[in-house]
Amino acid sequence: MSFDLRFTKGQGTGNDFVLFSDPEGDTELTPTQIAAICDRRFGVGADGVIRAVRSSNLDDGAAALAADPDAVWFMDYWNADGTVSEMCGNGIRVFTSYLLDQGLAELPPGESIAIGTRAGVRTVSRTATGFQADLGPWRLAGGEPLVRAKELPVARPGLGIDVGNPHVVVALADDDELEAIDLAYQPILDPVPEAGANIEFVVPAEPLVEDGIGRVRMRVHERGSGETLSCGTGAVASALAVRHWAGEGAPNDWRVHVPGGVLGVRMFQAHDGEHVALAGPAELVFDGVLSLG
Ligand SMILES: N[C@@H](CCC[C@H](N)C(=O)O)C(=O)O
Repeated sequence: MSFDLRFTKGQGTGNDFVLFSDPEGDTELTPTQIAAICDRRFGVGADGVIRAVRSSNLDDGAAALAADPDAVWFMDYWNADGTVSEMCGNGIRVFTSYLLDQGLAELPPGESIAIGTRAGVRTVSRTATGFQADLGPWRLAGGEPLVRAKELPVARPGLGIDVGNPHVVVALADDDELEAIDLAYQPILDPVPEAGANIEFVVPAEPLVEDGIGRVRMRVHERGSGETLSCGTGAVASALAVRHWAGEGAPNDWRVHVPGGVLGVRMFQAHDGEHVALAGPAELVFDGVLSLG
């Protein structure tokens, strides 16, 4: 049976998504349909698909509502290959913008909105130029897998970091090395983490800190989507890794430069340990209707 899917295309620092609203949770797309929508030649083209579904109408939403009854909406996130992810840092800002645009939620200045995700409930507030998401507590994932990438002369150790979804961050020598790696090819991790990982290649700026703000450049190969222009959770993992390597005295405020723009990362103490927040733009680009069958 074929049906029409009304969607909105959105992006945050060039990480782009197809968003659609399914309050009742009765539009279950298959991984094949997701991959077809994300195809840049035969479909709309996107790094991922995001469904806005009421938490009460989704199995994964029950935990979100139990943690915070205000988490009425759930960000149901798929990568471009049709696999699901726990979290998307750029996606949650674009998702918030979409909820507001569709009249599904309100966000008065100075307030925040609770969003259900597979990584737990996350809160989003407005900034002068976009949105800021509190991505909650983070942790070192343990282990330092070796990372090989095309055009990287030797394998480098990566640092595993979990910010709700898995990341491995690799430090490169300089900008030339960062430009040279070919992320059209999947980098290889040894050992391979059970759930896979998003892999960030970073070059700390020189000087590392300017006006109290740490600076880093990053390129990413996303699990399930390949190279993207930006990855919000990847930016957060990169700032955490570089701060870790820099040691005591490193700042808690960071600017992460990605091919699609600049993201702000801030670490701060909360009641349940250190949290990390991500700030950046979110733009809704166009609306459309897809005929799926
Ligand atoms: N681009 C996102 C992350 C999307 C999910 C990721 N590919 C995964 O599989 O964990 C971001 O902005 O964080």
